[in-house]
Amino acid sequence: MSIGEPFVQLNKASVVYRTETGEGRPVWSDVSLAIHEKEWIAVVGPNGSGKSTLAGVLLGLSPISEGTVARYEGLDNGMKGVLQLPEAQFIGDTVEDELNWIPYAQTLPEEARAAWYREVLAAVGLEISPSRSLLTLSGGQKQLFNLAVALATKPKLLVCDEATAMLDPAARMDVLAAVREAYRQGTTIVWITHRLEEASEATRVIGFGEGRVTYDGDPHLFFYGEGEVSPCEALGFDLPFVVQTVRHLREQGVALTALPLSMDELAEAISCL
Ligand SMILES: Nc1ncnc2c1ncn2[C@@H]1O[C@H](COP(=O)(O)OP(=O)(O)OP(=O)(O)O)[C@@H](O)[C@H]1O
Repeated sequence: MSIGEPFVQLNKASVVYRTETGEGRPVWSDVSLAIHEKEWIAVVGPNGSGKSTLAGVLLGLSPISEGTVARYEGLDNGMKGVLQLPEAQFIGDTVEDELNWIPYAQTLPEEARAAWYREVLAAVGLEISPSRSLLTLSGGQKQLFNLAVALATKPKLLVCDEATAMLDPAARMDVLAAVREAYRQGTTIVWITHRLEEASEATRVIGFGEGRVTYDGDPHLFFYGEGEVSPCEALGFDLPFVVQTVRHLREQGVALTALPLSMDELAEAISCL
C-alpha cells in the first residue's frame, strides 16, 4: 500500500433504492470521501439518512447507482463489518463453532483454544460458555459476540453499525474499551452511531442528512462549530452533555482553554481553571 492510499474511496457516489412501485428513491448522492489507515471515523445522522447504506457500500454489500467506489486490494479479508442484525452474520451453531471459523483458531492446538476463547470473549466483557448455542444468547449478547468475533480477526478496517444499540451502559463501556484497544493496535474504525458521546474519541466525524454529507472533518468543529449553530445542531441533534456544559460555562463568563468532548477532558479542563 503506497503512503496515503485510502482503504476505501467513494467518488461522487449515489445510492438509489427501488420502491415497490419501481420508482427510484435516492438515499444520498454525490458523496466523495476516502477512508485512510489509522482513522477512527464516527458517522452520525438522523434516522433514515443513509448511515447503514454507507456501511453496506463500504463493505461491498450494497451497490452504488452512480459514481465509483474503490477498495485497496491489500485489504483482502482484513475488512470486517459488525451490522445491526448480529444473527444474520453468524455461520456456526455455537460460540466455539463460530470462533473456530477464524483462521487463527485453526493454528491453535486443541489445548490452547479454551484459553483463547476466554480471551476473545473477555475482550468485550462476555462471560459465556464456548458450548452455548448462539440461538440462546440475548440480543445484547449476540451483539457483543458479533463484535468479539470481528475483533478476534484483527481486521485492518472495522465498520460497526450501531454496535452498542442493545447494550446496557456497562457493556457499552466494555465495547468502547475493546474498540479503543483495537484502534491502538492499528485497526481503522468506522463507527456508525446515534450516541453522539461515542464520537468523542473519533479522529473525524462524517455527518449525513438531507441526502448528502453535511459535515466531514474535525470532531471539535462538528460539536462546537464556528458560528451560532454548530454542524451537530444543524443536523437536528441536541449537543452532548459535555459540550452543553462548556456552553453554559461560557455564558457564565468561564472560558475553558480546551474544547473537551469527553467527561475526562471536561474534568481536566475545569481543573486547569
Ligand atoms: N433495501 C432497501 N430498499 C429500499 N429502501 C431502503 C433499503 N434499505 C434502506 N432503504 C431506505 O434508505 C434510507 C436510508 O436507510 P439507512 O438504513 O441507510 O439509514 P440509517 O441512517 O442507517 O437509518 P437508522 O439511523 O434509522 O438506522 C431509508 O429511507 C430506508 O427506508
